[in-house]
Amino acid sequence: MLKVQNYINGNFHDPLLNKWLNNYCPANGEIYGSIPNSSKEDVDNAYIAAQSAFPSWSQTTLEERSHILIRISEGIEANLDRFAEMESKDNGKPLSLAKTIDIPRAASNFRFFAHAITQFSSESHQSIGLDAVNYTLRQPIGVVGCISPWNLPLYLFTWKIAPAIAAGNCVVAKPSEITPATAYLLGDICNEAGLPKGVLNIVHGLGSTTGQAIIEHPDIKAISFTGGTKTGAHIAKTAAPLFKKLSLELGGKNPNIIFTDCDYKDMLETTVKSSFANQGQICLCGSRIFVERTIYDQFKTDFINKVKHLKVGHPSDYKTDIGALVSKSHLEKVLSYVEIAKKDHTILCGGNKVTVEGYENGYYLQPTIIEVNTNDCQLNQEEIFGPVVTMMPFDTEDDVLQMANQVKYGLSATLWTNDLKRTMRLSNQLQAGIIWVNTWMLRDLRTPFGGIKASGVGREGGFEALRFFTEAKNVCIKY
Ligand SMILES: NC(=O)c1ccc[n+]([C@@H]2O[C@H](COP(=O)([O-])OP(=O)(O)OC[C@H]3O[C@@H](n4cnc5c(N)ncnc54)[C@H](O)[C@@H]3O)[C@@H](O)[C@H]2O)c1
Ligand SMILES: O=C/C=C/C=C(\O)C(=O)O
Repeated sequence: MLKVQNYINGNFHDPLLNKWLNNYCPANGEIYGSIPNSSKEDVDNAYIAAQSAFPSWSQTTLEERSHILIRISEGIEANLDRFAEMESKDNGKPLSLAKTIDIPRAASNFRFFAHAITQFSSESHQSIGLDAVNYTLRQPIGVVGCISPWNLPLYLFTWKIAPAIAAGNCVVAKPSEITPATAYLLGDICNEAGLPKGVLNIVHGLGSTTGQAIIEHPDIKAISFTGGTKTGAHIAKTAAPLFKKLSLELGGKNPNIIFTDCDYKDMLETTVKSSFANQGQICLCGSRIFVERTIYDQFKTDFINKVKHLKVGHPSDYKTDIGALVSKSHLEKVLSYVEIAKKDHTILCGGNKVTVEGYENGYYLQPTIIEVNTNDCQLNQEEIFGPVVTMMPFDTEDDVLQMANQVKYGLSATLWTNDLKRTMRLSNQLQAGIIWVNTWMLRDLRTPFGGIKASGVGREGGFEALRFFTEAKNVCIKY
């Protein structure tokens, strides 16, 4: 049994009120560990540790901070197998994915911000004719809160923590209560890397208890949150009267737009990934596929054919393409959309639970393709966040643009075409924070990352993240 503990002031602690949650393994449905359900008192202790560490950490040279972050990155890499096994067990994702994507990216997050902070600079303005010069300081905020979801656990947790501490802040962080294990392992790595006590504090627990205590804490002055749109709205409502700085990365219902003139083979292979990678549980998945009518039937046949060959299986089996969904309740939520499809649409492929031999109580679902005939339907308007995509044909660029934008979300969009002018037109007009053309999930960590509309507020990545985690202070000197 894995007993996860809070990491506060460089030490591991049980929750003060001794309240615990069960940790389930999605691959077999069994309880395999316990997680603190931390209270306000635990969050207060984490805050006190962070606040005490702040004066010294915020004055630590950039070179020293950078060295420590690189050592954390190396520590994650040195323990790649252990981290990957834990991530896969906790989340249900294929071990191969955890090993090649999640954990390497967590290490890259620390390495990237170790370098980025040494290149971060602020502005100065010469006020010509006024005999003055203005320069802008970029000061760390103090103690900040980082709250992350279950789908890419260590990947998204470190995507927040690394820039926060690189910029000189101290952190109170909460990973998802559904996938806490790799965040727990990170504590030891931070100690070994020489991160001073209290710079990073990790409290585990439910959103409604532990998370709520973080967002309500009067002295935690910024919250970086990734998760569902409903939770994001609640956080915004709570944080606004406390005047906290907020970064919200929320849900998506991203269009994948396929034109006849695309590189077909490349498009087909990538579309299988953008539909079903990580069991479709990536906020950037292209869950609404729009195909130009001239190649619709061909695409439908080829796509179904490829998807039928995906292997649903135990996450540790290297032949597995699709692992288990993260939890029983999430599987039930995804299945409720399949029920809607049975009544109102055509299921082209999948739609059933899968029994994996030896792991009969695991949360497995076939990759599912649903044909819809309107973009107005529930399946095209609500985020399903599972291995379920819809597809429908379109006739003109204007039609598809209208459908792509006719949704409350605006996170990403993927475009498959070789027509340059069309690419430019659509990239300008698509309502999304991220546009991929002839690719998907190609990430350069320097680029702004985030959504518009109900997909969030603010941007992560590169200097955007360092700007978020600092306050600009302008100094005007008359000479
Ligand atoms: N835009 C992005 O970059 C991005 C990335 C990954 C996931 N997501 C979204 O996340 C969702 C799936 O993740 P989830 O189910 O874990 O989301 P969630 O909103 O339920 O939970 C996310 C985190 O918020 C915490 N939380 C819940 N209630 C809280 C509260 N009242 N106060 C403070 N914290 C609270 C949870 O404990 C968890 O740590 C999907 O909607 C997905 O699209 C978005
Ligand atoms: O599920 C959401 C995926 C988010 C990805 C990133 O934040 C990233 O790649 O930086």
